[in-house]
Amino acid sequence: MNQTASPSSAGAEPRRFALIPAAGVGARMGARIPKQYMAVAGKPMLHHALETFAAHPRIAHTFVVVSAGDGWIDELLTPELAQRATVLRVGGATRQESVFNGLVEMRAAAGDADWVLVHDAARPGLDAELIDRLLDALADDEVGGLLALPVVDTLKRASAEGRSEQTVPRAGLWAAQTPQMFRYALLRRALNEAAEQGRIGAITDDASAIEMLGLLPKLVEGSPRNLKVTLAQDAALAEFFLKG
Ligand SMILES: Nc1ccn([C@@H]2O[C@H](COP(=O)(O)OP(=O)(O)OP(=O)(O)O)[C@@H](O)[C@H]2O)c(=O)n1
Ligand SMILES: C[C@](O)(CO)[C@H](O)COP(=O)(O)O
Repeated sequence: MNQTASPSSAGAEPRRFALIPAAGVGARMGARIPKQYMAVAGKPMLHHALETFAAHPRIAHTFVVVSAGDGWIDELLTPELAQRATVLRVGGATRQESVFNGLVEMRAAAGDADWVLVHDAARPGLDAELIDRLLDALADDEVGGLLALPVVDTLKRASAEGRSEQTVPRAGLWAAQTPQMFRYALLRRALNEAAEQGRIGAITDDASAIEMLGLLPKLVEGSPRNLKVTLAQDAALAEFFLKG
């Protein structure tokens, strides 16, 4: 069993844990293997975020949620990474269910006041600068927040026939990225309440559950290099950014 951090003691500086949901199948990618294990810039996609968090001095430990039958993670987790990361084979039917299951499993390590940074394995372009930007912006924040980008394109609402039937005003619209960073107890409560209300399957990010509590997560400017690799063409763009 990998060494995991002990719960933070009362009054100590809250620690920060990364939680990487990596239990998807990558259906939209249409690859022969789950996209988080596809090679991007010479490494499996998941490896990039895992290495970034493992190397970051302000992240106490990283937990990776994979599906129970995942046959790839053991090869990816080198002895060095295994000192800084723990695999949780509790992936669920949706991203949020995987996140919730991961929160439950990491309970032994995380205290209620500790921070959890939830980050998609499908976003390999995250780097230390973006992590520091988020940590610094949320240092004294009561709620927490997320990396996001202001929308710069004009947005159209499509009709069933694929025609533009409405232009959605883009003022004030941001596109959410990850990490999404909240206190352990708050995030667990928010996802638990969403699950109890039968809404966890409808939400697509962690901040949505926090908003359901009537709280307002802070938006922190992310970066185009932190794109989510969803479709085949996204992998080439991610590779471009990673190769610099
Ligand atoms: N049941 C799920 C679904 C998704 N994820 C993770 O959540 C992140 C963002 O999800 P997405 O980009 O949608 O990945 P997939 O669900 O694999 O893609 P698709 O929807 O095309 O199948 C990914 O790192 C994915 O591995 C997860 O842990 N558990
Ligand atoms: C969490 C997220 O990356 C924020 O944009 C996004 O909602 C994930 O969506 P997906 O359909 O699970 O990839």
